[in-house]
Formats: sequence, C-alpha cells, structure tokens
Amino acid sequence: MHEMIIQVQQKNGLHVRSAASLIAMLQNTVNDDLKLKNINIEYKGVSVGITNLLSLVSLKVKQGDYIKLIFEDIISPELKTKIIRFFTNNEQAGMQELETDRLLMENSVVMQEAVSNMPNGMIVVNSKNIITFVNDAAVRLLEVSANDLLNRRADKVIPHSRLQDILQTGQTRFAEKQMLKNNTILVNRAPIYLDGKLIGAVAIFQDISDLEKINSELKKERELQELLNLVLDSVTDYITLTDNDGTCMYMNEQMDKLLDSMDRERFAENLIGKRAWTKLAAEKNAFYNDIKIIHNESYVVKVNPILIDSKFHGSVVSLSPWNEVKSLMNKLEAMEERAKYLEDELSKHLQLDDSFSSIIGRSGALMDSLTIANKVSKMVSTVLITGESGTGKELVARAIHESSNRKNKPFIRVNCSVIPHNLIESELFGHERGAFTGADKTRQGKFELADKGTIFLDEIGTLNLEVQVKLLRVLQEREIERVGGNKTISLDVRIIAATNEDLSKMMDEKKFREDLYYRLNVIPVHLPPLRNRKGDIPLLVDHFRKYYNRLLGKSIKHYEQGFLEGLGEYHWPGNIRELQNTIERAVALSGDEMLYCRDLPQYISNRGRKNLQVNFSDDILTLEAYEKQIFEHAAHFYPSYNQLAKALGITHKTAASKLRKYNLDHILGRKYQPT
Ligand SMILES: Nc1ncnc2c1ncn2[C@@H]1O[C@H](COP(=O)(O)OP(=O)(O)OP(=O)(O)O)[C@@H](O)[C@H]1O
Repeated sequence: MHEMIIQVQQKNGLHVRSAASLIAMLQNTVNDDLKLKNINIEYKGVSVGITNLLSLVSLKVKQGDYIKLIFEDIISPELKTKIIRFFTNNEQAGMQELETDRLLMENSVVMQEAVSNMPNGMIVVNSKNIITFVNDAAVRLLEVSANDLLNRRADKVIPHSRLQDILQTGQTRFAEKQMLKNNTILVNRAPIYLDGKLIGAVAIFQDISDLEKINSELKKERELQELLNLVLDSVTDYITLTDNDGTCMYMNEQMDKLLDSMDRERFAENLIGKRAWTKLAAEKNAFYNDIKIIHNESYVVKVNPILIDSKFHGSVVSLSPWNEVKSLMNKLEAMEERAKYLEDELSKHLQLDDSFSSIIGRSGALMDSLTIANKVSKMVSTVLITGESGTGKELVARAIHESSNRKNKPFIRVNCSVIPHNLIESELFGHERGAFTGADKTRQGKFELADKGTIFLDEIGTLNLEVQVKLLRVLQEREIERVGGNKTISLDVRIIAATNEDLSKMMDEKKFREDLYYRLNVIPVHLPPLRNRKGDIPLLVDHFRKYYNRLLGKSIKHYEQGFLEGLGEYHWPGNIRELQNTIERAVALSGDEMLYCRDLPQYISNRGRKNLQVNFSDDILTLEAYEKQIFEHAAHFYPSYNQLAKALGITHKTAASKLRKYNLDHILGRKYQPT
C-alpha cells in the first residue's frame, strides 16, 4: 500500500463538477472498475472510495485542504501521477462556473445528507449491476461494510438484491416482501433512465420486522379475544367483568339475557351489595357471595378480583345455577366415595408380602384371594384352598407358610391322593414298632414332622372316611396318637388343606364328613381358573418365558404376531400348569429370539379356525336365518364379544349387536364355562 498527503489546489475544492470529472477521467483511463476500488481518499479521518461521487462530495474538501491518497500496490505509477496532478492543478474557473459549482455542491450535499440519513436502506447500481452507492441504513441492514459493497457486482455481494432483473426488464417492482437475515424487509426496485437510456437501478428497502411482529401479535390477540368470547358464551355460568368502579365492561350472553334490565353502571355493586363490593376492593380476595334469587331461580354468586401488579382493577362476578351446583356436589361426593373404595381395594392388593411375589397375576378375583391368604398367614387358623387343578394351590400354601412366623420351621406337603389307603393313617400320624406287618421300627408321621411348622394336605377330598375322623380329632385337639401306640402327642401344627373337588357335593353324597369340612373351611381361599382371568395370560407368559430362558439357556425376547392372541383364545382346562408346559415347549422348540405360533400345540393354534362349521340342511333358509345359525354356533366357543368378533372378522360392535338381535348373549363362551 502507498499513502501520500497532498494539498488540493482547485478553486472551490472537491466539488460536484470536479469530483465528476475526476471519476470520468479515471473511468476513461482504466478499463477495470474493480481496480479503481483500490484507491481511497482520506479527509479528517473519513476514508471514501475515489469513484463514489456522492461520498467524495460529502467530504466537503475545500481549496488548500490536505487530503491523503491511499493506493493499493496494483495501482500503476502513471495512474497515481494522473490523480495527483488532478488535485494539484489550480486552473482558475470563471465566475459563472464558480457559481454553478456552488449550486451543484449545495444541491448534492443536501441530497447526500437526506439519502444518508433516511431510515430506509438504499442501493444504487450502474448499468453493469456494479454498486455505485449504498447509504448508512443499507450498510446496517445488510450487515456488510460499505467498502465490501461499493464497486462490486450486486448479485455477487447481495445475492437477493434482484437488481439484475430490473436492469433486464426495465420494469419497476413495488412493495415486495423478502427475508433478509432474520428480518422481514419491504423492497421497492426501480430502473434509472437518462435520456431514455437505462443507466442503472435503485433498490430502497425498509425493515418491517417490528411491524410484522406487531401485526402477528395483534392477530393472536384478536384470535384470543374471539376464543375467550366463545368460551365465556359457551359456559353455562353467567359471567360479568367489571372495572374498578364495578361498571360492567363485558358480560356473556347468558348474563345479558338474565339481567338485561339491570343498570350497567355500578353493576357489580348492585348485584352483590355495597358492603361486599367495598370488602372486595379493600381486601382483594375472591369469595362466594350468598345465594341470590333472580326470576324465582337460585344462583350461587362467586366474586373474583382482577389484580394487575397487585392493584385492584375490577372484578369477575359469576352466577352458577344452584341446581347444577347441587347435582355436581352430589356427583363429586359419589366420586369421592368411589375413589376411596378403589384406593382401599388397591392398597389391599399392593400390600402383599414378598413371599407372594412369585404368584403372578393382577386380576381382581386372584388378588382378592391372595389378599385373604396374606392376611391369614400371620394367624394359626386352618385354611382351605379350593380351585381347579393347576391354579396354584400349592404355590399359595407355600406363600402362606413363608410369610408366617413359622417360615423357619418345616413345610410338609402330603398328597393324600397318591398314598395307598392302608398306609395313609401311618403316613399322617406315624406308627409304633410292630404296629402292623412290616413296621419293624417306630416312625414319625407327617404331622409330627410338621410340628411348629405347617402341614399342607393336598387333595384332601381323596381321604377315606376313617382317616377323616382321625383328622377331625387332630384339628379339634391338636394332638395325635401313632398307629399301634397309646400315647397322645401334642402338636403345634398349622394346617392348610387343598382340593380341586366340590366338597359340598361330596358332603351331600356322604363322601366327606360335614364336621371335618367346617373345621377345615375356617378360612376359604378360592383360586379362579385361568379362563376366568385371561388378562393375566400375558403376565404369566412373560414370567415363564424368562424362567425357561434361564433354565434352557435361551434368549427369547419376542412373540410372533398372533402368539399371545392364540393363547388368549384357548380355554386352559389345565390352567397355569398347562400354560407353563406350553411355554416350556415353545421356548425349547424356538431356534431364535421369537416364540412362534407353529410351536403351540395344534389344538391351541387352530382353535379359532377349525370350530366354525355350520351344518346346512337341504332346505334353503333366509340369509338372516343362516346368520343366526352362524352366531349360534360360533358364540359357544368364545367367552367375549371381542374374541368372537375377531374369529368372525367383524367389529366388536357388530358381534354384540347381532348376539343381542338373536338373543344369544347367554351362550357366549358356554363351552368353556366352569361346570
Ligand atoms: N399365579 C401363578 N404364577 C406363577 N406360577 C404359577 C401360578 N399359579 C400356578 N403356577 C405354577 O403352575 C404350576 C401348578 O401350580 P400348583 O401345583 O400350585 O397348582 P395346584 O392348584 O396345586 O395344582 P394341583 O391341584 O394339580 O395340585 C406350578 O408350577 C406353579 O408354579
């Protein structure tokens, strides 16, 4: 870079005419406009490009002032000399020229000041789309320095300037909205003609982001207001808004109809009374006013203060019809009661001891039974567990023992059905040596072994009447006598019995002693069959999948689509034991991470399909009659509308309405109901 300070010799200094002739001289000498960009003039600390007429003039350099010429290295010595000579040439101008210069100067300074200070951005390009002028506002809005804009092609430095289009079409374009950085601007673009020839174009643009923001806020405000009006008009309450004098500013339609004749001035005061109004303004607390009777109807009056920055600005007064409030209160009370009931039920269920955690299932009937079992586990009372085979009776018996204070003592299980009749007595109560052939030494029975612990008498219904009598004695006296002995042995044994038989039917048939039944059935615990709690199937399947993964070293994570549904459709006569075996088999057969329908036994996976066969006779019936036959047949197999609908490929709603139409509700799932 090369700098040089020179004294300006021209009469009138660097005025418009001389600046213009300097630029004309430079443009005639140098073909490359961009080269000229590398020459600047500095005056009183302000540096401007040598080809920017308005900027040059705005320096207001007078004759005799010193200016600094700054040349980049690429400027040739000849050009430098020409420029220096231009400034140091002190050719005297004539009176008329001087006066012309003064007028031109005055005019251009005014124009320059006006354009520079206008709040809108302005960019001027010449016919080659080279930027020849930018004002301060444009520099600010574009966030690019004037130096980086001037003498550059507009489409290069301001890609969205679109002045090229104006130069091509010669057409003006007004008020186009455009995004600039994050601001919205409104741009006017116009061509500049001289003597009918297009010599450039100008763009004037204005930042309208604030306007846009205000506009969108106004729009939102208007929408909100409309929404609020809609809400206030659609509530059944009667609502009024007042100012701090109590004068009505707004009332919803309902209030307007109800109190149309009431004076709007001091409306709130008239409605709630002077004392209540004064209290509201002073204390600024919401309160319920008395019940008001208007046109023979009772209303509850609620008053809320409107506070802005803690200052009282008015009130919201609402009237609610007393009948509605009363019915709501009744509903609320009923709901509270129901919630409390559900809470109690839930807490019952949630409070099961840890020893019950191995029993999977959350269905209501099971949880009710487990809650009872859990509660009685702490007592010594005899428990009778009933339920079909495989419903978990032994599991529950063990859980009762584990959560009792006998848990560190023996739990002795006796399966009464597998012990031969002639041995059952000695098995239960023990025998003395020589009591019968083969009794070569004294042996303790299961009751003695269970002393201080629990004895679990499984399949109690299979005991013969003789043993039943002996058992009754143990239950009454808490003591036994060994077979062949005459010594009574006192015992402290907790008895849990279980059966899958119907003991009351056996009593009727005199196969089970009534007195024993009542001794056993002190605390009955019934375990529901799996088909009555199918909601537990997914939980159980998950549990067994994980269990057999561990046991068989598998890592099964998923179920094929239809797998769980297939299990849900089956009626599980063998209950959880059957389900457990089914899952063990599917886990064992699967070769990857999925349990497949094909690995289910056929009678489970094919159920839904194969049972739907209807026998048609030769007589042709109406379509409706056939339809009834189909529903009559299918409904037997499915315990719910949902499963029936799935099997028939119809909606739940259609299945329910057809069964109702043909009066077949009662046969739904009958095939698998407990007998
Ligand atoms: N709710 C359950 N959660 C997890 N496993 C269960 C559940 N119920 C039963 N089982 C399992 O099912 C199988 C059968 O259970 P259990 O032997 O307790 O049934 P049961 O009613 O005593 O049968 P049975 O009358 O034939 O003796 C067992 O392997 C048991 O672990």
